[in-house]
Amino acid sequence: MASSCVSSSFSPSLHYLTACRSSMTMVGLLSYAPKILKPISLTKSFSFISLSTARKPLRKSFQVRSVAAPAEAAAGFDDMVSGTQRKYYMLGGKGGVGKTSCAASLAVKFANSGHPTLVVSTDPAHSLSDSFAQDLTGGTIVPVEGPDSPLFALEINPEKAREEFRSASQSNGGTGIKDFMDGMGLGMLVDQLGELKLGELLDTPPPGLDEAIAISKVIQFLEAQEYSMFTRIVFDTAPTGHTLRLLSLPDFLDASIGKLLKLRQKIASATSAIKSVFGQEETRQDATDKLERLRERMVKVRELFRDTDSTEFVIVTIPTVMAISESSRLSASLKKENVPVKRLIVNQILPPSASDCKFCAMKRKDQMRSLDMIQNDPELSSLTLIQAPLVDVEIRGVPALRFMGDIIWK
Ligand SMILES: Nc1ncnc2c1ncn2[C@@H]1O[C@H](COP(=O)(O)OP(=O)(O)OP(=O)(O)O)[C@@H](O)[C@H]1O
Repeated sequence: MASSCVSSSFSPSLHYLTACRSSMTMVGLLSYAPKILKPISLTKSFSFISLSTARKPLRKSFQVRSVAAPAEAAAGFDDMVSGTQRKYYMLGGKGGVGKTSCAASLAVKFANSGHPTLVVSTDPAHSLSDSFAQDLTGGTIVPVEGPDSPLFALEINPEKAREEFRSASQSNGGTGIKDFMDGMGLGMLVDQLGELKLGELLDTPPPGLDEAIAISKVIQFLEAQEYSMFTRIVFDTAPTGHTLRLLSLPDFLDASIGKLLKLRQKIASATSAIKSVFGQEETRQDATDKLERLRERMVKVRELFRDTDSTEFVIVTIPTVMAISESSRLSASLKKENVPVKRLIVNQILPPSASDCKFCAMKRKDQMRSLDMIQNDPELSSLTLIQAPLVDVEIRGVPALRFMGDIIWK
């Protein structure tokens, strides 16, 4: 194997991937000078082609083969980019398949197309900073250097939130919890919990807190002035399980709030005479109104996740049996939740080659088998398939993301 492959080379201005010595066409990146990014087509003669001269032929070389005939083809990037009304894109899939790279490349492409864009990571193990090669940590919106239009990133920080939650819950009278939840836009929920003497239960973070924080951010996007400038919001979601919990949480909260409201009504009618004596009737009504408003917000979030005009969930996978099986289950769950899914990105496909070394030939066969699986999968075969090649270096930094975005989002 080693004898038939050329090992990677690297210099501050040039790097390219391990390539078969044969006629395999490889995709490379000439980068490291900001905004000077040149893909290389490595053929038998190892000729180098610049991005400006080779963009079109190069793109063609990525189209390995069409593996699925979409029943209802999703429109291309032109459609994704058109219009100034806000659109949300969520990218999700199995761990390590390239969700962050795809989400970040989409965000860069939107920003370079003139959309003020926000990319949000709801994955507790954030990698946006690594992907952009910039420090985007801190749990607040941070500008990303490089794109033509404003691009901001937000890594929702559940660890920090958990710490705040713990210390808040230890401060006196539970007001700390209220301040904390207020900060997340969920303060009125605590009013209710406090009154129902459930405050003690909040000593330890409840399951689903990560998702609750992410949802509260979505609520803020819907309402807050500070986010109103963004016309595209891209979510880099956590691996499958978390994502599904995130998507089903508004339903869960809506139902829970509904139960609280009913409970409150019962308590209210049973004790209304006493309460009116103590003059608390108005406060109670006020709290109920707040709870009702929170419920309405949750309904809005739920509707947003299911709104085909403003939201799309893009599944990212790689050509392996395990990743495709998980993508199929994810697609089924999303459909069950009525979340719009149209596109499937199959990332890290070996670029075409006239003849492979033994290792690459085996790998290619394996990948082709996996691609056939998609064609025969009832959940995935109807999605529009986007094939993205394995490139020779880690996708890091805005120039590399721009390069990747031009391949994927067409
Ligand atoms: N097409 C590609 N070619 C080469 N490397 C890639 C490609 N796509 C992603 N990578 C690399 O694979 C690694 C994982 O990618 P990424 O972080 O985007 O995956 P992820 O699905 O978000 O991972 P996690 O689930 O851990 O958040 C990164 O080092 C990234 O640069």
